[in-house]
Amino acid sequence: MTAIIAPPEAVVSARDLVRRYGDGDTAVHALRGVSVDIARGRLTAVMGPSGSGKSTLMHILAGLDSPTSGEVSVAGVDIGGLDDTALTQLRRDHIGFIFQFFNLLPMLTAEENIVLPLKLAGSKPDAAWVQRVVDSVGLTARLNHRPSELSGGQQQRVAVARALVSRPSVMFADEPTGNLDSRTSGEILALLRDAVDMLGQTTVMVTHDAHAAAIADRVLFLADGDIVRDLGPSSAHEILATLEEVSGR
Ligand SMILES: Nc1ncnc2c1ncn2[C@@H]1O[C@H](COP(=O)(O)OP(=O)(O)OP(=O)(O)O)[C@@H](O)[C@H]1O
Repeated sequence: MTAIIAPPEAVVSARDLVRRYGDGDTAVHALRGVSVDIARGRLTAVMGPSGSGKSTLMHILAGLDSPTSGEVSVAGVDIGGLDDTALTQLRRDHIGFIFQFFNLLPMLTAEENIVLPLKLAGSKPDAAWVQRVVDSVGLTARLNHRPSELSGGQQQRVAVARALVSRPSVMFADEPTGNLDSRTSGEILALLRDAVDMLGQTTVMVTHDAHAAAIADRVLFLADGDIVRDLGPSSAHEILATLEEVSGR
């Protein structure tokens, strides 16, 4: 396999990603040859119509799924050559996740959920860093609550803190505001933006929401398994217009 020649500022690089589900006449081409570099310290949004390949791309970039062909490197490591153990370790050491439905463990307190990735990795939490992350997401007064005692927005704050606490090379957010009302969405988006600006946290966010994508430094548009537009910072209005344009292709 050829190693990816990635630009030095890229944390994640993909070359010629193809993902096909099934074979023959019924095969679905979820990705048709996507190449992309995700720059360090930036917030990249991924948009596109339903079924355009956003989740497939994110899962492959995050090492949760393998491409049919093509290469991915994360933090300088070509992940195609890794066995399951090495891949699990790479995800633990380099990747943070935020999901639409929070995915917190119900029997653990907010604080226990936040430090769980560090515990699983066998590393001792750096108390000052944990405190900084907890402060930055505004959870100090809620640390001893369990998820069922927290609002949706507070649960997502816990999930953001959990993703940030291990200082991942890249944080992937899959529809992070998809289950929140618009005010709470705004708070979570501000938090994600702060994580990029204050902590330098490289972030990739898949979203259907043009207001969410409007906080990004870059907005990628997928249509039918290809990146068809690649915009810099854009208003929600511009993003919606582009989405309509690519949806009509
Ligand atoms: N496990 C699977 N088996 C077969 N086809 C799949 C599978 N997962 C995804 N697909 C197909 O691949 C294509 C891309 O799906 P994907 O979930 O990546 O799109 P998406 O842009 O994330 O969609 P949405 O916005 O609705 O979440 C779709 O046609 C989908 O039906």
